[in-house]
Amino acid sequence: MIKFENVGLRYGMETEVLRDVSFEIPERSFQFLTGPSGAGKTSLLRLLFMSLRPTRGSISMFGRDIASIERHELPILRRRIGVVFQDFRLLDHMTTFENVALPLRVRGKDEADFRSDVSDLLNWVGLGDKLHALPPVLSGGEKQRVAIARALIDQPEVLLADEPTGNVDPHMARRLLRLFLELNRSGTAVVVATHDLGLMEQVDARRMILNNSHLDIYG
Ligand SMILES: Nc1ncnc2c1ncn2[C@@H]1O[C@H](COP(=O)(O)OP(=O)(O)OP(=O)(O)O)[C@@H](O)[C@H]1O
Repeated sequence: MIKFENVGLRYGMETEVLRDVSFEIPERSFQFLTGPSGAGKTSLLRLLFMSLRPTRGSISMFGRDIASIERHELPILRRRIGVVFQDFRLLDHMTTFENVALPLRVRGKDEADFRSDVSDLLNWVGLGDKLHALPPVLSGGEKQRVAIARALIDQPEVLLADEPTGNVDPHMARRLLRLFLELNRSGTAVVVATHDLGLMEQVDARRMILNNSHLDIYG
């Protein structure tokens, strides 16, 4: 479904952050992406979300070479991908409920059909009492859970999550991991970037490890 071949990425004139990175993300697969701070995990996720272009090599997403994808096609392709970035990217003038419902609204779904799904998911991530809160009054961990709920609500084909448990306690981290596993079981390919060894030890999943610009894959 996704294929990287000899991908290199550099910012400006710096040395390459990623060098000769090749891998595939099969449909319905689950993998962790890990490596030391600054190794390039976020950069790799941004390549997967097509918000960065590689400086060399080729990337194919959903069977399309991304070099041939035109700018106006990107939003349509990105709708197939759920993302949780470290800066959350919530809309501050919309409530928690509205932020999570946004991907469904964009698809033209009827609020009556999704109201209970949005509330149930927010309940599951422990935000049942914050449905009408605006993001600026939420804590970092709460914002992170809103961002996760928004990424999951529409059952994307791929979920990209950057340190999704970075701001929550271990109990909530396990709960969120269960949510990712359930989503994966229902057909979504999941990539979770994390430093959290404890989290990775809970699942026997493929590990993509970035180090010194190179990617090694185990499992
Ligand atoms: N926009 C940018 N311009 C220049 N350099 C950048 C840019 N974004 C990232 N970098 C550099 O690329 C390298 C990889 O950064 P990246 O954020 O991808 O790493 P990471 O593995 O996600 O780190 P962390 O675990 O600390 O979040 C770092 O050296 C960083 O300074």
